[in-house]
Amino acid sequence: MHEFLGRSLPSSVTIVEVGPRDGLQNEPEKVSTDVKVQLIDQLTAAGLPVIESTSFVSPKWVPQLADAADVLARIAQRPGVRYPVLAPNMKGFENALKAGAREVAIFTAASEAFNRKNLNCSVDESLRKFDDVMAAAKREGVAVRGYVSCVVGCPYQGEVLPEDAARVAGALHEMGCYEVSMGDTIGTGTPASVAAMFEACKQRVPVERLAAHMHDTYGQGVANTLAALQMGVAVVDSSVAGLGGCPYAKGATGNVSTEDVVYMLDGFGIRHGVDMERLLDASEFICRALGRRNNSRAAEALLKKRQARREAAPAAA
Ligand SMILES: CC(C)(COP(=O)([O-])OP(=O)([O-])OC[C@H]1O[C@@H](n2cnc3c(N)ncnc32)[C@H](O)[C@@H]1OP(=O)([O-])[O-])[C@@H](O)C(=O)NCCC(=O)NCCSC(=O)C[C@@](C)(O)CC(=O)[O-]
Repeated sequence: MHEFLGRSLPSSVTIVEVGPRDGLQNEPEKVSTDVKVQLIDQLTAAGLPVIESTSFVSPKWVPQLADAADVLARIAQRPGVRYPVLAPNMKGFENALKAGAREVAIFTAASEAFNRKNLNCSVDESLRKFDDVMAAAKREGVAVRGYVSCVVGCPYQGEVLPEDAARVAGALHEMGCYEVSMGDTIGTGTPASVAAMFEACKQRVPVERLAAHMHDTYGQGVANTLAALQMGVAVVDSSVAGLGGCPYAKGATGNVSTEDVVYMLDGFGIRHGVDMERLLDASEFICRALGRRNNSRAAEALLKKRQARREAAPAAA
């Protein structure tokens, strides 16, 4: 345990890299399967312990990830690293299983309005639909993670009460999800609202089964992640280069970046197992491939330093 301003922080944190899935699902231009595979392989090389790789959802709803089976078949899976995929219904689960997935994630929301846009059904209906997936996953020995979206704010209904987020987190935990990731989908949360939400969730789900999934739309991603750590959460979702945005939450930007999270954890001396230099390779690669600016402040600064070192090297030799 680490101490910070009188609060304990976990001494080690598991980073769940969601860039290849959450990060790419909303890219306007088609991203090739080659690029997705190279990105995941570079993230593996950087030491990420969990890499959410793709989604087995309707290609009509999320066309960008229609190549899910190809991606899973082609990545170089390293023993000990987990490569979960989204699978919100039986069709998705069966396709994921056929493609070799050993871990899936189901997702619902704390907001009715958002869930209807995202899953075309109410929150309770989505929870009922997950029963079949949970039963099949148990039979097949597949681990299931749960997500709750819009845990503090919703693009359609506004503020979300901590109790509403906690009720849905509790339901996912009770049905057998080994971990429930709490998503600030539109990034409107602040450390105060995120802490209140986790406080409510801890009444229903053991804190070691909770994860933080913060988006950075309002620049609060790192602060909100720290608030989660202060509440005892030791699993953090993030995306390389801050890629991302949800197709059903207009204007929402990417997740808190993995580089910013790693930089913060290093500052506390919290263990995470990620090699920053190799992470920067992945970050630079994906920004070049997509032709977009890096959304990670830490990556931008560190890549500039790296470039300066490279330029200085021949002169020094
Ligand atoms: C769940 C459905 C399919 C319901 O959509 P629906 O239209 O109600 O589904 P349906 O059961 O009526 O089926 C409609 C068609 O989709 C097909 N279909 C049905 N299921 C699948 C499947 N799994 N894979 C492939 N195809 C599928 C099905 O076979 C049928 O095909 P048709 O007969 O028309 O040719 C749809 O709403 C959907 O795919 N939604 C995906 C939404 C999504 O992926 N959102 C982004 C991920 S969540 C997120 O980003 C938030 C998170 C996790 O990051 C946390 C946070 O930040 O908050």
